[in-house]
Amino acid sequence: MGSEVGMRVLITGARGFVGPYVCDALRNICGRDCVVVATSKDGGPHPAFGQIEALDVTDTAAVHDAIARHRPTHVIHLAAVAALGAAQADPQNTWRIHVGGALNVANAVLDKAPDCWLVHVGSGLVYGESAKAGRPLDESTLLAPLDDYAVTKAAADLALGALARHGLKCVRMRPFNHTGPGQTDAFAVPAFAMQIARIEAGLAEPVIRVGNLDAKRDFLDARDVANAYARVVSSSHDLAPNTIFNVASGVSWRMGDILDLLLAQSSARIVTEQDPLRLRPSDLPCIVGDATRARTLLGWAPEHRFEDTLAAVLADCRARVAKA
Ligand SMILES: Nc1nc2c(ncn2[C@@H]2O[C@H](COP(=O)(O)OP(=O)(O)O[C@H]3O[C@H](CO)[C@@H](O)[C@H](O)[C@@H]3O)[C@@H](O)[C@H]2O)c(=O)[nH]1
Repeated sequence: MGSEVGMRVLITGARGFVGPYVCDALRNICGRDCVVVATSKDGGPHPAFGQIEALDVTDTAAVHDAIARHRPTHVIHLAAVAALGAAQADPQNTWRIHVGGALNVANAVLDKAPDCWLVHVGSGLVYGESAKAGRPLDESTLLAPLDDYAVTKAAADLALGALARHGLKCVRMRPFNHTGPGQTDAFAVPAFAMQIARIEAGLAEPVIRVGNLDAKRDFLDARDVANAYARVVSSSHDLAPNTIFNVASGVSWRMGDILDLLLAQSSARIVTEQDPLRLRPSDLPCIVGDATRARTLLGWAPEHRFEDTLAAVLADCRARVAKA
């Protein structure tokens, strides 16, 4: 895939789970000439990036200043409240970060670096209730988000779509579920794996507490999701501004089957127990994405077997428990 010369990619929210995967994907896909400017709310040293610059996306002046100073060719906007529970716990903060943050970045780009591409990382959850129709969700599916997380992600996505009509060169990504080593146990896969690791280490009774195991979700390895973002950066010159891309496998995994695959990798005898606190008021029964557009326009396809990803998450959780 041909890449643009002299790319400078500014990443917001780089300290989050996906940040280091995006860094690797940019190096692999866009080449060593691609300069990465990693930013996150608190900044500081980081194993993947060396140093991260402090940038709070809700601080309008700071965002304008960062875009003016770095004059990026691309921004990958990862900064978000990633876990649904945290988003739900403080909706006002979630609106401020998801919508206020995205608008700050978009307006700064329009003002200070109008040729810069803004890659917005939204969510496959923006389709919400439309998933009940039972068909794979493509980019033309009606947005019908159900909770504060998904509503604010949809609002930001739509706001940037409107700004594209005023010249913003944005690409709106809608990733479905993804996991990998480094994800916190606020998410289902590491929540299961971390409990197994703690039980194996004798740190917890042999009972694993879970939420809705009947939910079916479209899962990818975080590396495959990061590859899609990097491919957007490397091929932006061929893309129409305001293109929307789902990032999905097209395969839906029952959460209970994911748990069984993890448990099969452990010799510990573990009992499963439902924890009412882990159940959600609105949990869609089945979500499957259609990423035909990303496959066609970006030449993207998932490269990692999900079973291998699960094994890697469990190994990571075991290592984290051993280190603690
Ligand atoms: N977190 C969690 N979820 C559980 C558990 N047990 C079952 N689940 C179910 O497992 C499914 C996946 O939950 P999460 O891993 O927490 O992910 P998510 O809420 O679906 O959101 C993820 O995917 C979105 C895109 O589809 C992302 O936008 C979002 O940031 C996140 O990565 C949900 O149906 C949830 O109810 C548990 O113990 N913990």
